[in-house]
Amino acid sequence: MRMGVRSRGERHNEMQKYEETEHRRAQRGRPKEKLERMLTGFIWLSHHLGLAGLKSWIPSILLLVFLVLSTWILIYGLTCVQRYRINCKRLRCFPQPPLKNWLLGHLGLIQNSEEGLLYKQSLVYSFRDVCCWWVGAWCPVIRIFHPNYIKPVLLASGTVIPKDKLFYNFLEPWLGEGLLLSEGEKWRRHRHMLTPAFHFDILKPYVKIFNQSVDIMHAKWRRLCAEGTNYLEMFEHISLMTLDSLQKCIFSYNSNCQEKPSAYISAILELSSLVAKRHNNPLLYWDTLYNLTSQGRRFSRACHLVHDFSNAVIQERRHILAQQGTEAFLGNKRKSKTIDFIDILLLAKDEDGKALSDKDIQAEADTFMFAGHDTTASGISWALYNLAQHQEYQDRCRQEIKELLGDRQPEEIEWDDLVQMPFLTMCIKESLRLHSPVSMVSRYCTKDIQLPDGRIIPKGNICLISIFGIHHNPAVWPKPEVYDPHRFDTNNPEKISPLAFIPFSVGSRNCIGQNFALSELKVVLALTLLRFRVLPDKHPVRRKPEIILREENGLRLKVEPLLDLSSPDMHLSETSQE
Ligand code: HEM
Repeated sequence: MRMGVRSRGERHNEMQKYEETEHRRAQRGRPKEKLERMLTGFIWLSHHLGLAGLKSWIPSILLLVFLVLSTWILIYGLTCVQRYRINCKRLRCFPQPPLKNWLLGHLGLIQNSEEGLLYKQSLVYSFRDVCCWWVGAWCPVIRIFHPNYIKPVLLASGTVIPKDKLFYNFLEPWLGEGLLLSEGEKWRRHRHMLTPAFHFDILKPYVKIFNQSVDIMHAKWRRLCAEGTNYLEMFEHISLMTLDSLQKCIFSYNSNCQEKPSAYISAILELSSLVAKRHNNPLLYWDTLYNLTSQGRRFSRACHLVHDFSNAVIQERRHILAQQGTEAFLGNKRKSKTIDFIDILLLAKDEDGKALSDKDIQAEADTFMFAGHDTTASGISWALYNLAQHQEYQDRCRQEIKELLGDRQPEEIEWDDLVQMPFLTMCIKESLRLHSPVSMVSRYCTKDIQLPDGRIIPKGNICLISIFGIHHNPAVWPKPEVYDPHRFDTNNPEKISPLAFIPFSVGSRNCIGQNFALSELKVVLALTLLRFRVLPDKHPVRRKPEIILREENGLRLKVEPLLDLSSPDMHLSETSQE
């Protein structure tokens, strides 16, 4: 037989195979034909089983299904309406400002702007303690702005009222189940394991890092001033500086980001700004839609970049730990005083001796980077703004720091100095009151909450604790809009309630990083006031409460270098003390 020529037998076999396949295909039929065949089969079967009348029953069965479904929907709808009516009735004890209209409720009355804040201020002046706020026709929110009313919500004994995720949901792809977003048992276990990371012994060596980061920023400021640029946008400079410090304290990584932001630092800045933009645009609240937009794609790219960085550091550190063994690893770190957050997270163990997974460590490190940079930058920037507005307080702070440091060289703030700056501390606290970086925290009431006056916030409602409202409440703070550091004078006979000043929130879910933040604030402000005079810009300031409190167009201040004889590269002169 020659190659390529098939015998008659072979051709016959092929034909047979083809016919069988066609036959099978014809038997299977198209879907419509299939359905028809199934129905016919069903009717034939029911006929033979004595269910001949079933064919005529089909419309009745369909009708029954329709009736059951619509009854279920009706009952469910009526239950919701009834629940809503009962909720409204129970909420009647809370006063509410006039509605915009019945459909929108109060939606749109508070913008993220200076006007929005002034409106919030007016609410506090009118209602003093608590009011009900409608987000659309269906969603009531209880706003609390008196310290006496926050205890049952934030300090409820035995239970931790969970956070309402309305404001945090967009952060989830970035921060995962880090401390800020996790709940329940996972949060409790992690909070317990992470608390030692903020112990004073761990924070102490970070003070050196804060000094170094602020030195870099000041060198930049001096250069800019020498080139004739004295008006600086504070947030931009200070955010980079806080990111620089955090990257060193968390990862022991120096990316020189204050000179040129690395890809990692740029990604964090981009993520923060994208989250704020998304908050301002309800059209982008739906994940599927957001992921299709260019913003969503940028967000996802930046998330990958940030995760890859933290993951690479964790893997490298695990490798070293495995090579050296825990004892030697810890010994080396203690000797070189370079224990960072990643080390502590890697070595942390829970009550059962279980360690954190790589994914958990990554989520916590990303959370610290997020929660620690903008908040602290906002705190420092507004403190400088307030001291620029009040030269008398600025001079007094400068005097205090000069006396503390004497002729110490190099000019460096040490850990023990942090408790020796009482006036600067008063100025910082007053600034955190007047310009709180975080303006509110929210909770979801998983049970009825009884307020001290007997009123009840019913289960299922969202509760918004307005830090701004509490800090601007005239019933708590006389003339709340005035910057007066003496309110925090420890010799002041008028004692402040611990719940009246809550920039870091209170209770078991308060800010875990508050000592870290306060130490950094003190170091940065002390060195800045020692080296520069800070003056206000001519333009009026317009506050903008996003995730943190910003200035609408950036917080511009004038900085004038003060004479520093110890520094050879000074091209500066002592400035007039207006
Ligand atoms: C001036 C600076 C800061 C302010 C005003 C601030 C404020 C706050 C507030 C109000 C909360 C409560 C949030 C809520 O209940 O929803 C919070 C939580 C948190 N903060 Fe800060 N924070 C600052 C700095 C930092 C720093 C430097 C870090 C870390 C290095 C940090 C890490 C966290 C974490 C992890 C949480 C969540 C704690 C938990 O839920 O258990 N914060 N912060």
